[in-house]
Amino acid sequence: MSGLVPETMQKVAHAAVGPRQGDKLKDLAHSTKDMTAEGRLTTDYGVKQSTADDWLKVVTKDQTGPMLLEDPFARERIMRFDHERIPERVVHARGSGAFGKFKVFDSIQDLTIAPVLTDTSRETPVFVRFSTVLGSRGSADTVRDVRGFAVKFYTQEGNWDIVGNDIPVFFIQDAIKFPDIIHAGKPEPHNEVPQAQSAHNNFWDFQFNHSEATHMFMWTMSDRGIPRSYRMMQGFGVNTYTLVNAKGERHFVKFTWTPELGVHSLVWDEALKLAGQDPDFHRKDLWEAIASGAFPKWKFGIQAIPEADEHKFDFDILDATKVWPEDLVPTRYIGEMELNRNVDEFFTQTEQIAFCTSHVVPGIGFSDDPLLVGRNFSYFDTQISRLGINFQELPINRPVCPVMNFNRDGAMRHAITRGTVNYWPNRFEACPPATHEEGAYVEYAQKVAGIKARMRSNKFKEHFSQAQLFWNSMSPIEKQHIIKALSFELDHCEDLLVYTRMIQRLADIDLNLAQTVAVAVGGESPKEGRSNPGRRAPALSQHEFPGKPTIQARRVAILIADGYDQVAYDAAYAALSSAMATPLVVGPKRSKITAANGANSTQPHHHLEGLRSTMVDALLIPGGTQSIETLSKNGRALHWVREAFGHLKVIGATGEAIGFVEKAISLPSVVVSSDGEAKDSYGVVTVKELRPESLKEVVEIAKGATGFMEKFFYEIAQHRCWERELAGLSDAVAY
Ligand code: HEM
Repeated sequence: MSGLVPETMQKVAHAAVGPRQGDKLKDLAHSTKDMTAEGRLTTDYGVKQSTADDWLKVVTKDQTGPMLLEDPFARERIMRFDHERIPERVVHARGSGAFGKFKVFDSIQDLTIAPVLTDTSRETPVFVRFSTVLGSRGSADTVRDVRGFAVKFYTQEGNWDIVGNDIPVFFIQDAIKFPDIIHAGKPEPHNEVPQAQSAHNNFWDFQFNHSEATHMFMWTMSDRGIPRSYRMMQGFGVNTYTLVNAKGERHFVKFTWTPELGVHSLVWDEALKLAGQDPDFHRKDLWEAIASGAFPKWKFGIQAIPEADEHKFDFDILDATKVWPEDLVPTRYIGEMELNRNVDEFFTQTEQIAFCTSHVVPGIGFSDDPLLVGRNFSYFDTQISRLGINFQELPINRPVCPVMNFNRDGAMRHAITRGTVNYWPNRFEACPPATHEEGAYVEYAQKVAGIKARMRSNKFKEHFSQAQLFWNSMSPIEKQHIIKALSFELDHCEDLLVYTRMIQRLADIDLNLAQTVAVAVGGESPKEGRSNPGRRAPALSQHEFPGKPTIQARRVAILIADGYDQVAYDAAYAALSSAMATPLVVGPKRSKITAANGANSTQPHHHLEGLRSTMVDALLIPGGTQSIETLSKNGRALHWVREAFGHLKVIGATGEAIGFVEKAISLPSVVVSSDGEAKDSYGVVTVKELRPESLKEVVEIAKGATGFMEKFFYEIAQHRCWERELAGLSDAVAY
């Protein structure tokens, strides 16, 4: 990926957002300082330092003698450095985050008293951290894994955290199993291999031994496990929470985020290559989009079930391995979140943010979901070892509303609380508890009856119906991807027992699925499978969320060499820029490239080795006899086209470039233009002779458009050309 957007641009984008009442950024300003040329280098205790380069030593012009331990400046620098690292998160160690705002547009006063969800005039600052689960802090972004989607709302009633994932269900039902699923998924204990992968014996051994994980592993094997961008993922609170309204009525709820840009994924070969070619792919994508003003947005949805209906479903609504199908419980979209500011410093913001599912505000509560209750304990506990007992005082974590209580002391305590008492009740009545009217959190008076036992209730014992529901709801292309993903993963398990048992398990979902994977992986093919009643829930397919048709913040490479067609190049560059896409000019070299007319030239952003086709969303090749001759003789250039074709990306070509594309892919079924009429064949968009209407700067994205640029933009907005894969064309090209 190219360099990050310059700081100046970021400032422009930030200025556009402007200051807001109650903004978390204002609160952070107290703890933020700028590096300037006016400031002088000092020690941590404030004394100016004369040099940062030389340790105090016994030295002459000709002789270097011993270094002196007496040098306090040098000692401070080294010792301070020695202790720079803190433990990485025990899970979700790799992540990146941003600031933004949340606004509710459809008050749910009928369900809750929480103003963050009822006051439509309110804008609540948020910080969101996206992450992978299994890899360590330095692992690659594009691995197959669940993505974390954690949102901290800095509400005026205190912090509320929704600590969710991009997948609506979880592997386990009971929090006591969390250490097991994580140990099994992380690198194996004897040799710490593999990093950030589920493709190994232990992960799949766990899956077989826990039939409750069947639904979730189908999600991770689907395209949801390899998102194109954090900006193009749904987010789910996963667990069942509760809302309580002014009448004291309680509803069970699930929370959902749906991205404006739609839900889109990488293809697997691309994800594998990116892990090496650009391990920060997702991190940079989010940063660049926000810095350039293409702020990602999500609609916030809730599914609500009245308390009285808790037992009306054939699954337990407290079981985190189950979704609430939308035909039974529709999603009501009530708010919107926008991310509009990058962090100023990664460590003090993205790394030190501490999410806890136990952070809820009045009107929002927990349920008896046995995963959630364990989580409520675990997050607070882990922050104590990761950040220390005073983690809530860190600037990124402190609430924007007043905090006052009798919690005291502990390592790195910051707040100085005046007064002679630190207990309640006290003779001064200092810091009394709040009443309900004053906004105190009052627990819902839930009636509880039962016996103490280590067991699960009956509905928790059914583990396959929703795995089947998910499989049945996939589009044909999504099914193909799941088959390929399972075939890849099980191929990486050398233990015969692991992969043969897993193939048997797949027959609990679908016999044909199990048999197809068995052929690929080499296991025994099952003869019988569990019966599948064929129920579907369309909203489980990510193709149900195409998003708004836009090419904003998409990266489009323009491939040129000396002698390129200036007119086609200029038109494409101008149109892409005005649509807020990112045109990236790529040539065989990064030094100046001269146009066919000899008068114009351009300096490419990258050369063909530096940027790879994996790092862009689409590819455009303007004509120009000499340029195309050069590119046609360049193996890397040919590979660029083949790889983009294999990864189902849109390829645009004008004039002589059409012959180059034909040579690269050599597939007669891809039809190209031979005159002034633009052709779109399996996402290869061509026009032989450019007409004036194709040179428009502002291009409308609409289906059925006739112009070259319109067709090209329309295809980019679709993300990938699935027809190409369905027709077997991408498999026919070596890439
Ligand atoms: C519904 C299932 C779960 C979801 C959606 C989920 C989600 C997440 C997310 C998004 C993070 C990263 C937060 C960040 O960005 O800082 C995280 C971290 C973590 N999760 Fe979970 N998790 C789940 C289950 C569990 C369970 C069952 C436990 C333990 C009983 C657990 C323990 C942890 C811990 C210890 C961390 C590290 C927190 C930190 O150091 O900041 N999670 N989880």
